[in-house]
Amino acid sequence: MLVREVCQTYAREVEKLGYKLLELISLSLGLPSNRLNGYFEDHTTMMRLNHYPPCPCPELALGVGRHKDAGALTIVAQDDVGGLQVRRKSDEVWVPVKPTPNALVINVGDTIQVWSNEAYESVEHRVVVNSERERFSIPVFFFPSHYVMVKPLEELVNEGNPPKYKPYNFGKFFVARNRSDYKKLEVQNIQISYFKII
Ligand SMILES: O=C(O)CCC(=O)C(=O)O
Ligand SMILES: [Fe+2]
Repeated sequence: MLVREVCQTYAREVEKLGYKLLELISLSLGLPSNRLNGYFEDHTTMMRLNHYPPCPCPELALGVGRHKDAGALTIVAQDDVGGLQVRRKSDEVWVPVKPTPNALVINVGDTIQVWSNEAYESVEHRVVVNSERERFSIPVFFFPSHYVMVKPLEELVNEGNPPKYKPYNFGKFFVARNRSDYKKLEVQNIQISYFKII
């Protein structure tokens, strides 16, 4: 089987899981299960194959610098090496996401934070490296259509819970985020907080 075929088969299965999770998230917000599907008609989902080679000085380098994922959900398959960490909000400590055999890691991204008007939060994360073992991971970034204007869902906002974000174009936001991520500079990359109202 060609690598392309394996990747396509995997991506299609993860896509189904992505829709399933979106349905559950919609229901958890008190919305019809298909409420979010329309935003994914021309979805721009992508899959990445990450290889983190062993690093002679792991304390001086990061595999992936701290960031939040811009899309709706990220579905990550990782091997047993470990290195992914999430930042706990209460004390800002980096907590390792321990590899669990045959389990996927699901990240809520910025888009769901905005749609849900912060009922869900996008988690900040990073990847550390080690000097012993190489690591592989396969994230699938479940992204809406590029033309979608992302904003808190109308059904979820009211006088008591006004929208916390101004609408923004997903495609433009993603391009700006990606450009700044890869600079790896000590500057903050574009954040949804730029669109924050309150
Ligand atoms: O390698 C991982 O476990 C996650 C990588 C990641 O956060 C990303 O590519 O956005
Ligand atoms: Fe990420």
